[in-house]
Amino acid sequence: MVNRIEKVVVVGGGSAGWLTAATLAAEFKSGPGGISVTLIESAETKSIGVGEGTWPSMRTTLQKIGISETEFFRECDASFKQGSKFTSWLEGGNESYYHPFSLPEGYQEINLADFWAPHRDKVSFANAVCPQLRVCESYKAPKQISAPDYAGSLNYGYHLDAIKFARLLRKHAVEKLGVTHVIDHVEKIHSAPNGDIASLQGKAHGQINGDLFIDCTGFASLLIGRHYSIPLIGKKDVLFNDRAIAVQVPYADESAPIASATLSTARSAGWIWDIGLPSRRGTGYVFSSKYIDEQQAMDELKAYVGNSAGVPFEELAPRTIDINPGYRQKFWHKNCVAIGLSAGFVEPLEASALVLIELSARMIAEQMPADRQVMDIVAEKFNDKFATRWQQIIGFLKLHYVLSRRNDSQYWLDNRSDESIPSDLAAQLKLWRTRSPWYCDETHVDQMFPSASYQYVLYGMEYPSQPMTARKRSDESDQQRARQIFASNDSMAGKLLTNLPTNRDLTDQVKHQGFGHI
Ligand SMILES: Cc1cc2nc3c(=O)[nH]c(=O)nc-3n(C[C@H](O)[C@H](O)[C@H](O)COP(=O)(O)OP(=O)(O)OC[C@H]3O[C@@H](n4cnc5c(N)ncnc54)[C@H](O)[C@@H]3O)c2cc1C
Repeated sequence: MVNRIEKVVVVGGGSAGWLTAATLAAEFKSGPGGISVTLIESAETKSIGVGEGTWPSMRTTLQKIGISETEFFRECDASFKQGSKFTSWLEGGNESYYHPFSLPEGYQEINLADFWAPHRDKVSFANAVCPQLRVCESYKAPKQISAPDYAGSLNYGYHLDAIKFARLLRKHAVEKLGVTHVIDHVEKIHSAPNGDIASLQGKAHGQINGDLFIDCTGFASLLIGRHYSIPLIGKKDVLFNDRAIAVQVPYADESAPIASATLSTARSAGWIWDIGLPSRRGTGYVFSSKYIDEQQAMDELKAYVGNSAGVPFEELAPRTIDINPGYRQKFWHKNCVAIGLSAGFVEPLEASALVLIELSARMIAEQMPADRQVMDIVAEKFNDKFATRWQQIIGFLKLHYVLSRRNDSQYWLDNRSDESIPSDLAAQLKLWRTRSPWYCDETHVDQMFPSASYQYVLYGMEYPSQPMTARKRSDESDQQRARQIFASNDSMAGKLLTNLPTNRDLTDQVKHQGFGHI
């Protein structure tokens, strides 16, 4: 008998659960011959409620699910994110650099890093190759109100309220996509003779059967962790941060500018995130408890937040979250796939968790096994792909620490110790001393970070790659092309600064008017 996959059961109603349920339900017809999607969430266990920075990929995800950008802005207290700004990472002073979402101009045509290098003392890399830094510094949005949904003059993602986001996804998934929503606490898992999950036992609703179970239970990791005991591959020896203190900070007044990038400010044993939404800022300190205790971390966060909000820090109800950095040895085991925090988590530098959820849900939607017999083949591909993705993310995050010259605490010194640096990152760094990374170095079609991202971080952190131009024959025409791009980029930045509204103005305007209307 062929066991067709007809019923998917998602456990967990945080961002992972609802993004997955909506992605699958948007892809498949429910009813005879189709695939039904049921989501069970516990009323007893709250979702984590942080995770407020997205990648540009979220635009495609929302579009595929069928949510309009206007509705998204209205419901999620969202603003535009165009990258990250890193302050105090290099020396511990006020120095800063950007990792913008837009690629350098003419990216696949010419490696601008080589032509920028001789001018590195006069202009930063990001500023020379892309207009987005100046747009962000002026608190501008990446598009105008007349632009259609999900289209912009520059590449962008979002800052959003995680609780409101899950609420919007739930409403849309249930009302528009036919997802069955069950509020129940799963307390038991029943196994089939082959070791698959046969059904889940809820406290109130009894048994819920399914063909494929998706574990979106957050750090509880109910199915993949507790039931199947798939171990976590710990990464604390590479990425030291294991705790976060999160606070929501009100603006001093409701017309205060909204930052167009996530602000990431390095501190003695970690870094502070600062995410501007229309109604508040979400901030927090991610740190290593090996180097400072919670009170010291609280004091550093308090000093950062200051009294700018006019509300004493203690009244902001800071919340502590423990992090066990790492990812599962397998994400898909038997008829169970883990997505979101249950699959793993490393610190939120570069906000790579939501995008992994989007990619996981999309791969399941695209490669949904027709029946149980082929499921293990798909599972193996899934596991290989996502293990590689986790390794790429960990290497890229570590890069930010390895390049620091901070000497003010043991935390920063230890972050540069050889034994904490993954060997492939150490090898790449050696190579990048002799030449800049470029797009033709990318070994995977679906690399998590384009080589441009490595360039932005390397040169933002003053890494001394040798330019290849001095050794190349046909240098003059390339020199000319590079000069042209630098000049046109400069004039483009001027035009964008004149024409684009601010992040605050556009997020206000969209609430009344909606995108795509003149
Ligand atoms: C400090 C911090 C900052 C972060 N910042 C970012 C960021 O900027 N960008 C980004 O992309 N990501 C970020 N993340 C990650 C992001 O928050 C998560 O990836 C995302 O919210 C998904 O969480 P989740 O849905 O997996 O888990 P949760 O939100 O914890 O949801 C778990 C769900 O499982 C349910 N559940 C648990 N047990 C049971 C049970 N027995 N029965 C039924 N239901 C159950 C709960 O009720 C809940 O609905 C951050 C994380 C942290 C810790």
